[in-house]
Amino acid sequence: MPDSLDIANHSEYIVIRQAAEQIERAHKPEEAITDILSLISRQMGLNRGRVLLHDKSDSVLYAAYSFGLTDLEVSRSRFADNEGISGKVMKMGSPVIIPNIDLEDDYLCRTVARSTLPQETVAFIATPILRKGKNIGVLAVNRLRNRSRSLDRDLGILKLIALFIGEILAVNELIEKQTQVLKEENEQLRAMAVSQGSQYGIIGESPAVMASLNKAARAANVSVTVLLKGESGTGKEKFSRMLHMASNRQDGPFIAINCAAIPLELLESELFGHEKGAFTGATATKPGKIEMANKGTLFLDEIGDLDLGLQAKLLRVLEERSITRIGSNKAIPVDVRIIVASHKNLQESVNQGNFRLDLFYRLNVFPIELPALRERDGDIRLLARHFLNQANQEYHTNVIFDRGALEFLERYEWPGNIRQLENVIKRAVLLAEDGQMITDRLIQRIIREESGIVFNENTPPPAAISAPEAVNAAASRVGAMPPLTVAETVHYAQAMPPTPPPNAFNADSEIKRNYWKVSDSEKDLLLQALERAHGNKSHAARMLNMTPRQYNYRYKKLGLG
Ligand SMILES: Nc1ncnc2c1ncn2[C@@H]1O[C@H](COP(=O)(O)OP(=O)(O)OP(=O)(O)O)[C@@H](O)[C@H]1O
Repeated sequence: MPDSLDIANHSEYIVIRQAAEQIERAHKPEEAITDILSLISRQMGLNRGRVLLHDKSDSVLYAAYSFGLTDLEVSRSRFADNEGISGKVMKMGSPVIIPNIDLEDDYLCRTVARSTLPQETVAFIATPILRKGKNIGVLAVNRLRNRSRSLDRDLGILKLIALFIGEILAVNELIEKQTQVLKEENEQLRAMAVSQGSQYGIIGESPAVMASLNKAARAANVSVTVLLKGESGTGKEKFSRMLHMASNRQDGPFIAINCAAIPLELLESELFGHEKGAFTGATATKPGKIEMANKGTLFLDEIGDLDLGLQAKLLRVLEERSITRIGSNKAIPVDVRIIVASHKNLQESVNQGNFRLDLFYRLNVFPIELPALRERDGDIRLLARHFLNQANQEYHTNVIFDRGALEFLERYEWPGNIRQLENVIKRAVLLAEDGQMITDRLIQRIIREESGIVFNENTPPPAAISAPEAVNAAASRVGAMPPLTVAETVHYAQAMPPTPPPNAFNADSEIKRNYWKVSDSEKDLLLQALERAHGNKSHAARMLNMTPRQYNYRYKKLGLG
């Protein structure tokens, strides 16, 4: 009868299509699977469907999902492997059709009492739920034996349904795993939030950081001069802002200036200001940064690079609490809290005659050591997740780390400290494969690619300088310029000549011109960022932690525009 066959096919088609649609609801397996079981009952008369899975002990099968069973029936539906038909299907991994349950000794009638079932001949079909060749459960149904469709045909459909259910269970397991990772992340973030520095954006719970935070907390509200010591990228500026924000000067200005970044001839005027006509080009009177920081905090980064003449002038400010603008005789009183930072050992600079002893004493009243990232046990994970969240928000992405990535991040030495970690993670978010997952391979690739320098014959071998030394030396030259990108950090780290040229500020461009060329990966990076920024270069620059000017410079230098 071709007609009835067509109708049968049509209902099968509906069942298969609607069951397949349920895979989309794998995040709600209860609803998805129950709907499928309800569907095969309504459309095909395959009743009392149940999905049996192993319980936690892995030894007992239980009805994890069912349709048309009472609670009591569900609770009775428990089988050891090899027990009853369901147990056998689980054990053997192959389907079973029982055409008449009344004639089958192995059919236990445990779940549904025989008296509850119809008087007519009742059949039972059970098929394994396979996943990657492994048997993870059993799909079982009852039906009346005498129906238009053969039992074999129903088994064929049930096998397909079991595949879908297997898929739903697998996807759900993956979702649960990821949710677990996110839960762990949240827990860590929560712990971080309660930690002391978090209110000022300082992430870290390692004993080393806690020690620095405790010291900073003690210094915050007394206007004592603080000396922050630490390698480049360890958070000296971040701590100085915290000291300001946690003090009663928080409503006053916070002015930061990097003594290594400004050419000597400009630095004096930057710090002390000038009167109109004080020198060529001084077309108007301009207050200096110290004056501008009145009632607030002045942060002098890389103080070790301050020239001896300016050291004397700074000492006077500290002693007399007043400044005199260039071209003026008038002392202007200032009420400024001074925080200084240096990656250099100032004591050594004093011994070498490069730093005034009296100024050193004035500045070294309350030193705080900021640990390098490699000394911050456990903090890398927290920081990495923090930067990942930041980047996800900034780029509107939803990228996560896999376990390997976090493990790699923790093992790596991070010569460029937190800044380098931050840059690597931001790049990783932009480059995440399939836009979702950061793997250890990707992190390694980014770090490796960033160091893809083409050396010329003048370049000293990389081993000649240790990376941290060179990074610090480079950072002291770059100073308050926008943060070094990873590429820059590594370029500098490997390409710095052993003896710094006399004019450090100009030496930067000299070094760039003579010692390194940009690698191809950087081209990709600029282009990828531009694509993500829909052609907006300023936005692309921000993504890469560059200024628009830097971005344009590199863009042109790489022959991209
Ligand atoms: N504990 C921290 N938690 C979160 N972010 C941090 C932390 N420490 C540093 N950072 C971030 O790392 C980057 C580098 O920090 P910062 O500029 O304060 O370092 P620095 O020691 O002043 O570096 P440099 O000496 O090279 O100027 C910044 O983006 C900063 O926000």
